[in-house]
Amino acid sequence: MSPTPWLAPLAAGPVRGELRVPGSKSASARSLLLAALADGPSMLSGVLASRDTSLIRAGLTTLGARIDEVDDRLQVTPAAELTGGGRIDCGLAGTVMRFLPPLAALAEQRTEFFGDPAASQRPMEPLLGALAELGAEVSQPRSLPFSVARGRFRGGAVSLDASGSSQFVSALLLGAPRFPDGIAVTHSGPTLPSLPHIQMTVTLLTRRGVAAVQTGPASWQVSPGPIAALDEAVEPDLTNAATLLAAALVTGGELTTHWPHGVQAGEELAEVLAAFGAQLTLSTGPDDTRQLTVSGTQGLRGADLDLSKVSELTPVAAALAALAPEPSRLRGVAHIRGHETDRLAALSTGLGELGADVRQTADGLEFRPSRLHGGSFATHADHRLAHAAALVGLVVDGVLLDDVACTTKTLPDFPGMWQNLIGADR
Ligand SMILES: O=C(O)C1=C[C@@H](OP(=O)(O)O)[C@@H](O)[C@H](O)C1
Ligand SMILES: C=C(OP(=O)(O)O)C(=O)O
Repeated sequence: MSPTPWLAPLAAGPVRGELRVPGSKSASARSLLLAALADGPSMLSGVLASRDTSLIRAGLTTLGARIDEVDDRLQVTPAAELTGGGRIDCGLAGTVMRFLPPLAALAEQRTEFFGDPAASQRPMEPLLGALAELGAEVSQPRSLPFSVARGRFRGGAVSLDASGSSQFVSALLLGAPRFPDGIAVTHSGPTLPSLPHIQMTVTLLTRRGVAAVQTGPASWQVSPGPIAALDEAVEPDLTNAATLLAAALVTGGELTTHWPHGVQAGEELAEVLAAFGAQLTLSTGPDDTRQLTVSGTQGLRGADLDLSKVSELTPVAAALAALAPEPSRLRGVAHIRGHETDRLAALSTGLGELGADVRQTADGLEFRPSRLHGGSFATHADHRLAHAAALVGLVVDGVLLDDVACTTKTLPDFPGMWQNLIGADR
């Protein structure tokens, strides 16, 4: 994918209106994977069409599932036995590089995994080490590229350090109903980020009739057994929704969107916007649908936040902190140094070059009020870095991103959505 420079549009005034966002990246990945392992075909609607979800679709097909587009839905037909035997492109997607290797450990043939250059920097060792300990043949456990074959793999009891990513735990739980011995996994490290994502995994497994339970503060168990075929609707992506809603806060406007009470950390995501000064109104409409309205008319303020449960939103929170007229502290997100890029370093440098007074801490960022100015912003191929720069660019003239194409990772047309949202003409 070639980089596409982009001058972030300046908002002509307060951003107002209603917005719709496509399906959740995380729920789409889980629904596709569980449907591909189920005991019959499933029809999925609302699946996100983006780079990460295209890659997981392709990966599941390599492993033996069949995925057909039927109008605007996807029919997923599982393979009776996973075949594997091909090469899986993980791009820069954590959900692909973590969720698919346990399925490769069930497949008939050895499967190779590769990805973007930056993907080799993302942590893999705890997961690959656990698969090897459970009997799978892993070419090398450190990072992409690697290959996985079944060997003597049956699942079972394992302990791993998931302080680098909750996805290590989710990955083992998602494949586990098909492991002959299921899984009992215990996290043994210092901190465990993104707990709501593990809860999402357990909820979506349970919805398909799997016995998945949390057995302790940091341990989970999934029994072997069938995964029920199920027609499912994927809910809208609330992390991306929160990013777009932040435009109302930055410009003193008001935006409303669908805010389902579902499998995502909706409350925690909304609280981040509230901490920075947004007024939130949740209302229930016809058919019990919930709408969230975010108003920025009271202005931005500084915030002191532990973002460990919603670390995906750190770049957006950092943009708000950089623009706020009071100091801010973002904590609990040391592990995002291993996200698409070292997000703490990239945010500190990138926002610093736009005039922010920002410094890195061991597990976050600290900001003091300063006056921002235009300039170049390096996205490091990271969609959420691009979101952060776009937010700053709403109110700071001349923010030039080196690349906006990276936003296709989780949104099919971020520049178009952004332009529509703010009604700007450049
Ligand atoms: O399971 C998932 O779908 C995700 C879990 C989280 O990963 P980390 O625990 O690595 O933060 C999150 O940040 C990522 O975007 C998606
Ligand atoms: C960390 C993220 O993605 P991934 O699923 O690739 O880990 C993210 O989307 O912010």
